[in-house]
Amino acid sequence: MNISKICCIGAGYVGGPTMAVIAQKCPQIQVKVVDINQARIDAWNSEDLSALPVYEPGLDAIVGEARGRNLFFSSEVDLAIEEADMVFISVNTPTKTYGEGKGQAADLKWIEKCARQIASASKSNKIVVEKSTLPVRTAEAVKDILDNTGNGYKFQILSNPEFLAEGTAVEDLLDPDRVLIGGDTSTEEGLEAIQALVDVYAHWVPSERILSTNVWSSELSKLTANAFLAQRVSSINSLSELCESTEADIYEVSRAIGKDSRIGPKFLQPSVGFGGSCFQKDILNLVYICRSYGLFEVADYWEQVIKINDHQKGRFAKKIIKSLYNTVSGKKITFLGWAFKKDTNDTRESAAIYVADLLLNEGANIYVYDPKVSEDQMYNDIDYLNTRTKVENRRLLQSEFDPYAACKGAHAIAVLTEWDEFRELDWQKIYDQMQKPCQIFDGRNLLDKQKLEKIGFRVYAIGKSS
Ligand SMILES: NC(=O)c1ccc[n+]([C@@H]2O[C@H](COP(=O)([O-])OP(=O)(O)OC[C@H]3O[C@@H](n4cnc5c(N)ncnc54)[C@H](O)[C@@H]3O)[C@@H](O)[C@H]2O)c1
Ligand SMILES: O=c1ccn([C@@H]2O[C@H](COP(=O)(O)OP(=O)(O)O[C@H]3O[C@H](CO)[C@@H](O)[C@H](O)[C@H]3O)[C@@H](O)[C@H]2O)c(=O)[nH]1
Repeated sequence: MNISKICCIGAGYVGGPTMAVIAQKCPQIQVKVVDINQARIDAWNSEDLSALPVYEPGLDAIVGEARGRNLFFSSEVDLAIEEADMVFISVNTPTKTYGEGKGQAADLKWIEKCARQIASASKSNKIVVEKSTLPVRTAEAVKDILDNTGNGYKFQILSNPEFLAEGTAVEDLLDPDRVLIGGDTSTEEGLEAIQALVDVYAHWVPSERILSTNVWSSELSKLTANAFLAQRVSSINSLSELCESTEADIYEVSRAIGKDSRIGPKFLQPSVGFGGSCFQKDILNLVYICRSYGLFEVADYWEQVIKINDHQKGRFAKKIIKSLYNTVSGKKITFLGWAFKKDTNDTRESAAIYVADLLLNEGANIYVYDPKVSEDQMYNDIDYLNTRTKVENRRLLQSEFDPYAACKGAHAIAVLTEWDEFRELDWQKIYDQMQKPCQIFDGRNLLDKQKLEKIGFRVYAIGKSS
């Protein structure tokens, strides 16, 4: 089956970059990315490529090359579905905030809406691809809706989870470790649909890296991969606390164990806690699924990864309070970084939000400098927690455009995101303009501790005894 038109529902952090790369690599395929959020679509269509709604290194060039040629962004969802041979669903699947499964299960209402819309807008048979991260067996529900609410056309459902990480999305998409395609391997139509998607990726991904499985394995592999990755971060973070009590150095431990080829060096970087829209949501979802099958021990095992992560964020905030003589009330504390990792403007579940909330509870005045995050976004994040009024949040927290202004007069600086530019700051100048004693809390082990101590700073770095 030859695919000539693709529609992707959802122009977010996954839909936008993924489709831009497919369009760049497959110039003969027309790719339309659609979204109900008109402002987002307008931003994707913006002439100024620095105003795209997703910041990812290298993405502007790819969009610049393909947009208007075979890559289009539009809010005409029905029309794009009708025209396409293959429809990707790449909408958000956040943790439920209400009802059964609140706080754990994935909220699938946007997925169901998409399935119903695909069914009603279709005027031919289609391949429907789950790109969103979904609980195992969601394809069953999607198929049920498509088969029972459609216009009599046939749908093949594939699971094709996305493994890109933000900040490196373009590299990950251009050179993926693997592409996973789950489908109905028991029928000819199912195998044909799998092959059609394999053929799209085969334009640039070597065939040995394109794996096909049954749908359920594919859906579950995505949750499993994120659970394993997050578990490594929680494992190293849990031991960072032990290092601080024993004079072991978490970096030396991490390097030593990472050299074991069975363990490997990646994802052993201690931090103030993992953030991002995926790890916590996907593990909570895994925990919920396990409990719903009565697998309580398995659920408890994975839940511990989240508990350690919450503990890590909390103990970082407590360390700041304790070091500032047990009170931060009315004190200026500077945050360097608000994004959940460097090279992205995404702040979802960023550790900075939770650390800020704990310090604001104690009456701290927080000034934030982040090179890519707007003040509005910071207020959205902190207001969302509903801990205090919006007025209070605006009184206690502000963003600064300049890192030196953010640090001037501060009692302490906390590094929350590992932006490279923080290393290059003039730390002597910052020292001269701060309250003494000058304290730095490096939640990313980004800065040169010895150099800073030589200037006169007191430096706390995760997993290193001071
Ligand atoms: N962000 C990541 O790095 C990442 C990586 C891999 C997988 N995922 C998964 O991919 C999915 C999407 O994540 P994201 O970060 O791109 O989310 P996002 O919130 O950035 O984007 C989702 C978009 O879908 C749109 N949308 C929702 N319902 C719609 C509908 N009925 N019709 C049209 N548009 C609709 C929203 O307006 C939004 O713009 C999630 O399941 C997520 O878990 C995310
Ligand atoms: O050694 C490490 C590695 C990561 N992190 C933190 O973990 C979080 C997540 O980082 P990362 O995984 O690089 O970014 P994401 O964009 O959240 O990507 C994850 O989540 C995506 C969404 O499902 C998946 O597609 C990716 O494969 C998976 O890496 C960030 O806060 C990082 O700072 C650490 O603290 N230490």
